[in-house]
Parts: sequence; structure tokens; C-alpha cells
Amino acid sequence: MSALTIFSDREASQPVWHSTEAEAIRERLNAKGVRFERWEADRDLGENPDAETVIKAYQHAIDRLVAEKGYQSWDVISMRADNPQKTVLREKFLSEHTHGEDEVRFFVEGAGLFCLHLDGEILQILCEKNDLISVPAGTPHWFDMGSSPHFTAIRIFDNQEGWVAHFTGDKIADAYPRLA
Ligand SMILES: CSCCC(=O)/C(O)=C/O
Ligand SMILES: [Fe+2]
Ligand code: NI
Repeated sequence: MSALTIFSDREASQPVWHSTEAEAIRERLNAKGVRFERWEADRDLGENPDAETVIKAYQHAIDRLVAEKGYQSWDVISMRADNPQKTVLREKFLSEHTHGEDEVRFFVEGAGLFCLHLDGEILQILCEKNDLISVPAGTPHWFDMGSSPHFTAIRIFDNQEGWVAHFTGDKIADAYPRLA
């Protein structure tokens, strides 16, 4: 179940707000400029879909975002617990970073934890299948796929280069809860 848990960025041991209600999550995130919507990820992708299969199945959703926002490129990130790169990739995304563009992700399988560092708060969003999230450009954030990752997400970019991150060097992520 999608969830939002909010902490102060100075106190990692006690959340100040928590909800699993999609509408409450949406309102709270929208107030911070973060887009959060529940879309329909209803296509059968099989057990371990390749990128082409995922793109083909969700071209209609990509087209909708492109028409709305003029995005220029997209790719698919898919992780499973047996991926030999899982620990390296988990560590990479666990380092606080920013992007020069909105981070737009549509979860079509599984789940992952986005953590945004905004206005003195840490917003932890447990995104799951059906969730569309767009984190504003320049927002410091990290992402935890967990020790047994299982998710597939479509990433949509407003440039041709794809994923480019700027690591902040801040170790704040180490203090906050992770995905089990
Ligand atoms: C669900 S996409 C996660 C990886 C990624 O692209 C990113 O930028 C995390 O912050
Ligand atoms: Fe990111
Ligand atoms: Ni699956």
C-alpha cells in the first residue's frame, strides 16, 4: 500500500505525519510541488519483462505525459532480488542527489521508497504499482529499493541524455529508515 511518512530533517527517530490514504498523500505532496497520482498499471507483463515489452504496454501512459509536458525520452528500470548489481545500485540511489529536471516515475510493478528533503522535512513516499510521481527539479532526494528489490518503473525525462544526477555529498540518508 502506498504511504507517506514525514519526518523533521533534524529528528530521524520519530515521524511527524503518516498516511496510507492516496488522497491525503496526494494533497500533502501537491502542497510541496510534488505530483503524485494513482494511474492504472493493469497490463500483464509476465514475470521478468524486458524494456521493450514495458514501453509497448504503457506507450499510452507515456504519450499522455509527453503530450502534457513535452518530455523527450524515457527508459525502464527493473530490479529483482537476483540481480547481481542490486547492492551497487541500491547504494548509488541511496546517496542524496538532485536532478536538473523533474524526476518522473511511473511504477508498473512492485515498490520502492522515495525520500525527499524539502523545507526542513524528509518526506518518505512508499511508491507502489500504479503510482505516478514527479519530484521537482533540484529537490535533494534519495531512493531505496530495499535488500530484496522488486519493481519496474518507467522513467521519463525532459532531455535526450536520460538519467543525470548531482550528488550532494550529504550523508543525511544514513539516518532515516530504509525499505525492509
Ligand atoms: C524508481 S527510479 C529510481 C532510480 C532513479 O532513477 C532515481 O533518480 C532515484 O532517485
Ligand atoms: Fe533521483
Ligand atoms: Ni512482479
